[in-house]
Amino acid sequence: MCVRVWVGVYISPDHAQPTCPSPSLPPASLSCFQQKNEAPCSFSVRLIRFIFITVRRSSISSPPPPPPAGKKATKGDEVSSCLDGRSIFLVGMMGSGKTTVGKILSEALGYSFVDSDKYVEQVMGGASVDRIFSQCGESFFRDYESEALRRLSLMPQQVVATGGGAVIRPINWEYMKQGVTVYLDVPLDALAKRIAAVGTESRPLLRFESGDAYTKVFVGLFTLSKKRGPSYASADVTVSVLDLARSLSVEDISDITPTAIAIEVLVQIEKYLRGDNVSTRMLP
Ligand SMILES: Nc1ncnc2c1ncn2[C@@H]1O[C@H](COP(=O)(O)OP(=O)(O)O)[C@@H](O)[C@H]1O
Ligand SMILES: O=C(O)C1=C[C@@H](OP(=O)(O)O)[C@@H](O)[C@H](O)C1
Repeated sequence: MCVRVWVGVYISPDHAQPTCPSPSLPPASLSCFQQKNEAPCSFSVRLIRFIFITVRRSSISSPPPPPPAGKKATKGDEVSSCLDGRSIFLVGMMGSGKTTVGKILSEALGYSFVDSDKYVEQVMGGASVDRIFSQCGESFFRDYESEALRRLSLMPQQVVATGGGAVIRPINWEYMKQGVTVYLDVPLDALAKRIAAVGTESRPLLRFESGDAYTKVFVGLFTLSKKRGPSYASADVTVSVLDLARSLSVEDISDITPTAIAIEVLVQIEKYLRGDNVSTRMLP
């Protein structure tokens, strides 16, 4: 059964050309690889290895070790003990820094870091998000993104950088709310500058035919943000980079480093966990 379901979507890492399964294929077919005694196949071996490494890095159910005698506990240590193993799910628009800030956070907390896009790519045998979109379509990608989040929600002590569109499916919130959800709120202008600088290679929803790079990206982000704004607001914690800049008296938000944002995320998570939930969003 496992082999039959997956034969259509297995992609050799050399070619990574997805052959999309029929639309009637239930997305939950990914779970067939969790069955015991499945027939060996190269895909399942890769998937199991990936999950094994992720779980091992998570050092399940062991609380973070106390700092060595004489060493002061860091903010990361403090928040880690308040979290009691709960994972962090970072949400936000493309380019908001979920990956960059997420890696810093994971180190501070002693958590493992997982990028949900990379997880889907791994499950798809190495095909890029871009290729999955172009050959199988967005809804196919969304099904696998949901399955990835379901699985990741079962694992403790992770910082998960989600894809920007993960917030649009209500079921994904049920998965992400197993941990603490954090929205990185960054002005569209800054996002467009960042993405135009690195290109839209891995962001198929921002690729348009005409216009300069910045304008194309800005218009794409603007349209998406109109649809997604209310969904991002469902996060447990919001960290507004604009408000952080104001509170630090920094004029240009591009001067706010990923490390400064990661520290602010820790501060806001701690407030949230203590029931003193005030985001960095300030009154006008
Ligand atoms: N605070 C920041 N200041 C400047 N550039 C940033 C900042 N955070 C992220 N970037 C840059 O923006 C780009 C997108 O960041 P990334 O972490 O990949 O975003 P996401 O995972 O949310 O799509 C990267 O090139 C990254 O180096
Ligand atoms: O906003 C979106 O719909 C998407 C964001 C991307 O992730 P990043 O937010 O990490 O760029 C990736 O999941 C895909 O291109 C779709």
